Amino acid sequence: MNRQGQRSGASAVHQPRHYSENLLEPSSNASWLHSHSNIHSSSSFIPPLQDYNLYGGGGSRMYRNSVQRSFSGGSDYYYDAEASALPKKKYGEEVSPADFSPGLLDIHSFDTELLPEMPASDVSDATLYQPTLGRGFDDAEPYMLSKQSGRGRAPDNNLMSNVSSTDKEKSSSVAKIKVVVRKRPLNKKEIAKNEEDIIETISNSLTVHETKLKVDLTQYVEKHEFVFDAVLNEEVTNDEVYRETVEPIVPIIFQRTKATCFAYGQTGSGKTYTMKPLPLKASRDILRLMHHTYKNQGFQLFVSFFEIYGGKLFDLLNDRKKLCMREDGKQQVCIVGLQEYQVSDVEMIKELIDQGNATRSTGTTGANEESSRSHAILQLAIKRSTDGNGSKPPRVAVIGKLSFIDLAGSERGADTTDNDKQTRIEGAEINKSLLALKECIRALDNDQGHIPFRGSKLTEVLRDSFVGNSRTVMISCISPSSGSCEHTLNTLRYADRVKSLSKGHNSKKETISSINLKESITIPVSSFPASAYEDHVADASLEDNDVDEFSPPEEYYEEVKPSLKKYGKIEPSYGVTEDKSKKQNNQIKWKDLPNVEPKTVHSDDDLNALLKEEEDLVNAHRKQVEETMNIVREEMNLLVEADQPGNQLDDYVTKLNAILTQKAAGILQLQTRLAHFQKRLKEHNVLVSSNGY
Ligand SMILES: Nc1ncnc2c1ncn2[C@@H]1O[C@H](COP(=O)(O)OP(=O)(O)OP(=O)(O)O)[C@@H](O)[C@H]1O
Repeated sequence: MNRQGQRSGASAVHQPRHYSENLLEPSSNASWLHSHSNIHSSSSFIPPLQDYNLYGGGGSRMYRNSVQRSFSGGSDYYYDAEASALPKKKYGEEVSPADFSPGLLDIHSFDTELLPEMPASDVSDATLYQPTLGRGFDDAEPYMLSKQSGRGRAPDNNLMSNVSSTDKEKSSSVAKIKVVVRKRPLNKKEIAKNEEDIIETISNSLTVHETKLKVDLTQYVEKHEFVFDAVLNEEVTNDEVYRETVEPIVPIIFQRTKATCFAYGQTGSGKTYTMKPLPLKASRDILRLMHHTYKNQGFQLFVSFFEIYGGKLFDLLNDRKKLCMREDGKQQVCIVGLQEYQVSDVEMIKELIDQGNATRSTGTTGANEESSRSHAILQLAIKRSTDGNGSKPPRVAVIGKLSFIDLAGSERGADTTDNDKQTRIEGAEINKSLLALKECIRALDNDQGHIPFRGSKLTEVLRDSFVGNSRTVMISCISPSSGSCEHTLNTLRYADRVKSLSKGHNSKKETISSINLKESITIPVSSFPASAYEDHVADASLEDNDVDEFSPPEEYYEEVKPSLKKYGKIEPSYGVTEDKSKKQNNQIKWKDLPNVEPKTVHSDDDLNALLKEEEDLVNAHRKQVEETMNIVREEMNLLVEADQPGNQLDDYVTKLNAILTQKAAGILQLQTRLAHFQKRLKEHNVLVSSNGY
């Protein structure tokens, strides 16, 4: 049953599910640009005709010329004597040293002499549309990128024609941190395993319907609700993902901004699928800006692509050559030996990205298994050159940078208990880097002076993305299937914490509620009608008062699970509040239990029944203890993962104590029951002996 479709029918984005060919194909980790479905007409190296029109006559010629240019075309001017050795001829005969960077990428080389400082907020209004501080733009025609308007927006060819002051205002307010969640469709395997779609999306919120078992083995559903800047469901295309995430930040990287877009999520959740089209689409827009708005301004685009695997750096555009990271005297990070390619058209970028992806997969045995253990980082750097004069040599300075990170599978961080030593080390490294990344984002959003970039290799190499004027877009990729529920919740909690790190963002709400379902474990939740997941069902389910007199009250069995909340607030979750009165009724019943007169016992059958009850009781007792231990373990993992400072720790421990206390109370109740049974047993024995058996 397509629960998703039914639940979300009201929303425009919730169409009946369909599965892309791509998803149904087994090849999961093809190179980023392999699938033509990911390269929409707008991302093709030949821009659509209407795009030419948008530039006007002169603009279109200009753009056509640039597209036709080869690697060396127009790059002589940027020749750098220190250029590194030529890459292989695979990029064509036109390859020349002039197109490559020195091989030592100074990712901090911002030259303040080149451009006057411009606040990011002025980007659209003051700089993209008008001449800036005497640097008149040749084109009067503005370049307007669509804003963060989300799904169902106008096609690309409308983007630049609908410039309005409102658009400009919106474009100028690009959030410092944007957290977006993307849900992929169920895949073939999951469908074959009858796994359910447990993610419900409505607008920018989503709900995870987690099926859980009570101690008495009945199932109930716990709902976890999250709110993000945007939630993209399985119907959303890669084009729309681009528009929602990266497109708004492209113009501001011309304004001394470093932007980072990363995908986070478990293996197979769609990180690569989501990330692979983005650099190409962004390059296309960057080149448009360079050839139109910033025509003749001396801007150049450079591409580099490397991966971090087991804490080591490898150049994906240079046969996976091992790279070295160095800090210079000014504490600026340099990646020694990293090849950086100057590009002037989309086709070149496509080739480079293809090559990098191919190197990434073949260099790591080609298995998805391996790629999910590395972070792949593709950087687009915008540089600008100045003419030298008598005293000063010509210089090329980095103006802005856009980094795309396809992170290692988040669950890999948990591989720290694996038997294989290498796996354990990798897991620890991944864990460290994911935590460090979150910490850096937090620090930069709070404008903290100290950014803990040294926390991991990943954050060290991204150091320049965490200083100065920066933007971060996080795309959390999730699988919809019930089998991935735990990983999905972990991903969403990570994303939630990143979001809650934002000052003034109080949108975070992971609310948890439980819907008690009366059906026993033998009836799968999947067989319930969709309405079974609606809140009102909880009431209905509790109408039934036909509860065994020895059944503990509902509340007693209700799982209490704390969740780490922002600002140290941890709220245990109980059942739906409106059920309380009914639970109390049950509780009264339970409290009355010891007064229940024992039935007269006359046979061994009765004795056996009593013993069976006792055995069940002991089992329930044991389960309670196991459950408690699981909660403690799970929450300790969360704590480690959250790596929150001490202010949260106390609160957390208090909450944990409360849970343990409650569990202890439950155990006490069980002991009371046990005593009751023992009393009955004794009476039985007395009865038996007095009857002379
Ligand atoms: N939104 C989507 N629509 C259709 N297919 C998707 C979507 N997201 C992912 N897929 C498919 O799911 C499979 C796994 O995706 P992908 O390789 O991107 O996962 P991943 O998170 O990068 O995994 P890993 O961490 O192992 O590299 C691929 O076959 C991909 O085509």
